[in-house]
Amino acid sequence: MQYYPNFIPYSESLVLARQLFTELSWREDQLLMFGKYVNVPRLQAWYAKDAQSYSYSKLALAALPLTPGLTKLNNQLRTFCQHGFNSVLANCYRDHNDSVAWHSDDEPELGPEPMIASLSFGAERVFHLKHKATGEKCKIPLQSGSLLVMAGQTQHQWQHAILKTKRQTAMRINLTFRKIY
Ligand SMILES: O=C(O)CCC(=O)C(=O)O
Ligand SMILES: [Fe+2]
Repeated sequence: MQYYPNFIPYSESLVLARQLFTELSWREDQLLMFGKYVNVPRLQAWYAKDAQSYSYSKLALAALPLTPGLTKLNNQLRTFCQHGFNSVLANCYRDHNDSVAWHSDDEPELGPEPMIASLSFGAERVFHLKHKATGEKCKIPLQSGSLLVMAGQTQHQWQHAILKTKRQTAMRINLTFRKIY
């Protein structure tokens, strides 16, 4: 795992946070839990380069075509990571009550050792990691403009989460660039 805190200059990243918030087609999805529908505790949007041809089991959503803004970021990441991503899962954490539960991004369509490039915009939130075998935990505060690259065995060995907090927090947008096979 590699963390680049200033992948995008901080002031530019805050402008992008506002732009992404207004430009992306955010959805408030529901999840079936113990026989009841509950709201997913964040807004989501899913984009893919060749929108029709990818299904993603975690989200039974039709992908939207990449916006010009997402295409630009995708091009920057392709050069930086030397990896061709073809889809973006966008999450918007409206405030400190929004979260993503412990999980690994290990869906079969991501391939055996997926590279996932995660860009953060807006408020800083803590990225929690937990080792599946040893229980070892670590935390990375993800600042606006930062890039976190997860690759290799990361998804097999670790779970991650953005947990809700008591401390008041403004909006944060996260984009995870993925390659769906
Ligand atoms: O918001 C984040 O930093 C993580 C999002 C995440 O884990 C995911 O979309 O799979
Ligand atoms: Fe994830």
